[in-house]
Amino acid sequence: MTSSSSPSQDKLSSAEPNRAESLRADALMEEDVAWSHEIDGERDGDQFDRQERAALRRVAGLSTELEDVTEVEYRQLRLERVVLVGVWTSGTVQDAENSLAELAALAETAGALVLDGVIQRRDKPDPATYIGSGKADELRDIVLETGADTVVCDGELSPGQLIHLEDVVKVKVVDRTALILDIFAQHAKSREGKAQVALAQMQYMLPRLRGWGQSLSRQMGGGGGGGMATRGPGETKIETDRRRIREKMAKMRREIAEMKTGRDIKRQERRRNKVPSVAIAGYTNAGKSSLLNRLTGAGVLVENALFATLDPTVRRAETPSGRLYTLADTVGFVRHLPHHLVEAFRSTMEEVGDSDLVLHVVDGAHPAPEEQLAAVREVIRDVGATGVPEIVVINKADAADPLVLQRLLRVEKHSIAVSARTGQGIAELLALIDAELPRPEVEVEALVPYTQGGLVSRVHAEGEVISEEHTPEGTLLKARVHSELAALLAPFTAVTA
Ligand SMILES: Nc1nc2c(ncn2[C@@H]2O[C@H](COP(=O)(O)OP(=O)(O)OP(=O)(O)O)[C@@H](O)[C@H]2O)c(=O)[nH]1
Ligand SMILES: [Mg+2]
Repeated sequence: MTSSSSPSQDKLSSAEPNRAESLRADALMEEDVAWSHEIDGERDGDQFDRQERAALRRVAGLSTELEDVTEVEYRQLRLERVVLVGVWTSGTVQDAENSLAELAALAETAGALVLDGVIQRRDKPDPATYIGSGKADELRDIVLETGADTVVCDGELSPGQLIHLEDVVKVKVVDRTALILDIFAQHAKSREGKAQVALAQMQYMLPRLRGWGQSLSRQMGGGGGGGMATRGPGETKIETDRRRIREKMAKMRREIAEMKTGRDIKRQERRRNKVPSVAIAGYTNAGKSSLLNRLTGAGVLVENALFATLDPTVRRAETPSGRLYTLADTVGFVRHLPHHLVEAFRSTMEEVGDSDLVLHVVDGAHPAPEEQLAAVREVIRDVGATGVPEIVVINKADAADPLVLQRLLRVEKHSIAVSARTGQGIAELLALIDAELPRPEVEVEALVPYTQGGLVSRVHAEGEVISEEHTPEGTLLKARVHSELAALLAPFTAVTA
């Protein structure tokens, strides 16, 4: 399934026509009800400043509207004009604004143009419309004012909340989960990655079939249509659709299982060859791919976009002392990674759990690096990939506040500050990797005949050479090697410790 024909893609790209005129009267009539509901909800909200609760707070500086008209026109061919909305339930205003700024980055990564962003302070999202229904009407005004065609909510909404909010704002509403799924669909390159995303999209869509019935039935050539009250196909049609999707999901799961077997075999081969493995993990946009490039010279896609990397990339690398290891780039983490995707990308995370060392990259120039560290560790725990030694690599040292760097270096015991961009700290990091990689366990002394040159090279690449001497009979090697190599050297071994 390609991203353009996937269900969530369809949802994201099929604009709902504005039916503002005919429905304006309804919206006005509902206003009284909406406000009384709002006041009702306020009784338990002592902890919140009334004024803050009453107002939709505009988050400044989120608009990414471009100055260059030609570029705007180009982007609008496939992009959406979006307004972001978040419900701020706890934490400081700074936390809330960071969260919306991240949503803006996600929306841009998905290819949208962010026009505006608002947050509402509430103790919990409104069960019917996510933001309070009075606020939903204000949101409708912002949508009209800015000419937006989509509202993106900073959370996972229930199918009912999506429908109800859509009915008020009269443009399509998508949630954070759908947005991330959409980005993953656009970025996945490998067959396995694409299949995993498609599966996650179907899983997300299944309970939302009714709300999305209209576009689905159109896609399937059915009638559907009609007003909002009659949106979607009848029960029977939904049932058939559900069954078809379930069948497709089952097929997809089988295919993914087969692909996974292939990858597991490759990984086992690497293990058998005793090449130590290092995994680069970290929050999205932390600079993982840049670091991989810096450490190995590999040409991996680096982009100032979230989730630029969606398929695990494994490269060969060499320590300063000449030992070989593999270095794997991984998918970026994000807070509230949709549950379906954690499942789908478990295999990628396995790369982390199976490695000998994790380089946990964090963006030192980000406003909340500690939160990013915590979010990543939570996912690592979730997938049971704990117990691997970790070096915290504080990246973007060139752009970070020195005080923040100091704080992070102090709190994170095993950490190092680097800049993948300028190369600062990279030599130290390479030395640290060398020191942390598991040491080969057997010490050997062997006189290897010159006819066995390949064996000497392997000792250099896979083991640690303590001393080397060229004698008339061959190369006299003293080295630490893994057991398999020790066995190959046995015929030439003089002493084994
Ligand atoms: N100033 C500065 N920017 C950096 C540094 N390292 C990376 N960047 C920038 O940060 C952005 C993200 O870099 P990537 O390497 O794509 O990040 P990533 O962690 O692989 O991101 P995803 O694959 O999207 O999760 C790019 O714009 C990089 O140019 C650094 O040391 N300093
Ligand atoms: Mg990357």
